[in-house]
Amino acid sequence: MELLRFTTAGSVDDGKSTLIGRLLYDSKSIFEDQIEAVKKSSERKGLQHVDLSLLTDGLRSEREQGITIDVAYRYFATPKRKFIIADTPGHIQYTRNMVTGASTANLALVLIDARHGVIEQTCRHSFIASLLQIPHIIVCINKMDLVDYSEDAFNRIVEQYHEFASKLSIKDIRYIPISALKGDNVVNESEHMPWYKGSSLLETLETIHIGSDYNHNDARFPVQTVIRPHDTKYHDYRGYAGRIAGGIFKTGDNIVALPSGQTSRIKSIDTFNGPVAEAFAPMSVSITLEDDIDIGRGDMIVAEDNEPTETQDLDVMLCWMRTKGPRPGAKYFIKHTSREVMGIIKEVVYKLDINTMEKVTDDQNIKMNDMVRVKIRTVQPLMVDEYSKNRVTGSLILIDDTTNETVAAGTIQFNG
Ligand SMILES: Nc1nc2c(ncn2[C@@H]2O[C@H](COP(=O)(O)OP(=O)(O)OP(=O)(O)O)[C@@H](O)[C@H]2O)c(=O)[nH]1
Repeated sequence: MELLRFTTAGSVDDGKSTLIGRLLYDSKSIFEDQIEAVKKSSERKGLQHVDLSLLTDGLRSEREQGITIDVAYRYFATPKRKFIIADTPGHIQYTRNMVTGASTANLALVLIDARHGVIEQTCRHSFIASLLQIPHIIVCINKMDLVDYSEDAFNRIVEQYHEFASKLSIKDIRYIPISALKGDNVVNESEHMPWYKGSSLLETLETIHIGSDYNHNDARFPVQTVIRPHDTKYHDYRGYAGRIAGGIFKTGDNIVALPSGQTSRIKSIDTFNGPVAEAFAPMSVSITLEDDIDIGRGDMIVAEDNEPTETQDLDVMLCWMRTKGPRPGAKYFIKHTSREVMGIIKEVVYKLDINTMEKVTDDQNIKMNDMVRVKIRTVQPLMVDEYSKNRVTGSLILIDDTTNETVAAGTIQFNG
């Protein structure tokens, strides 16, 4: 079954928690005892309705106990699809969280309060979604119950957003009028908005076409691990396991292993469910080759006639994720697919003002959540693609080698 990953974006009080609670509740993805607990707390608070945001917030604090993560991943499934929501509390600065899940997110849900329309935060989140090239955006115009389910109010916001978004590069934008609190158009179609002819949010999430979100042209297979079973029955087996980052691999294909440049041919492709004749992104597989060549973790198997760029000099759009900025001349671990190399930030080219979308060149001071264009030099070469071509082989993270913390995430750019 297909898996769709999405992030939620909205400013505090737009109704993110309520919406996620509603999605889980109406799609029957939560347990009876959790519903009971939420009903009881709502009663205790003297509320007339069941406060579904308590459900999300409760799950969130469960998740956060003992672990310091800003993103809680929530899973749910319907008969049509599986979903993973990267859910972040509204009060926490959003940029870095959105960046964290970006290379895998198919979709961003942008919430707008129907009473307020497009606000600065909406623009900022959408701009980041566009920078990260999240392929689909669903703009949920929430709290329609508070504007009398007015078609005019909805259309005004659609127009406002559309005008703003025309400056961005987002491939697919849809608009849905909802009330997360009352449940209109979240899972069930609304009785209050007969003028809206589109699908509910869940139906949209279930049917939106995500097959083309992945790169199917450039075969890229970063090797995560080498499988050599100890069982004597399989002693000849030497498989390279990992997740396909792009393109299609077929048995019999000619391949090159990078960085060594040795060539061979694919003998078999194994999956959890048995052998297959062909595999594509984002499948996890184990590949065996006709020849016994030396390949290890961090190497990349690619199609013979279509290689990525091998380089030690990278232009990167970085999102800084720590309170402290980079130390001058500091070395970082650069994790790119399954490969880790040391590298330094050579130059800050400009800072991107995410409110005005302007490039600021006279401010070299990098702070948390800043988007900065930098030049990086690595000690060993990396095999990269431009982020716009491949979101997996085109992205990297920087890790502080003393604390092991992720300090930044970046997208690789090829031109100016
Ligand atoms: N009338 C109305 N109120 C809503 C709707 N959705 C959310 N609310 C209310 O708006 C307030 C904020 O909702 P939350 O779900 O906590 O919103 P949030 O701040 O985005 O959530 P966080 O993710 O915790 O930041 C709560 O009082 C909700 O009951 C809606 O569709 N209609």
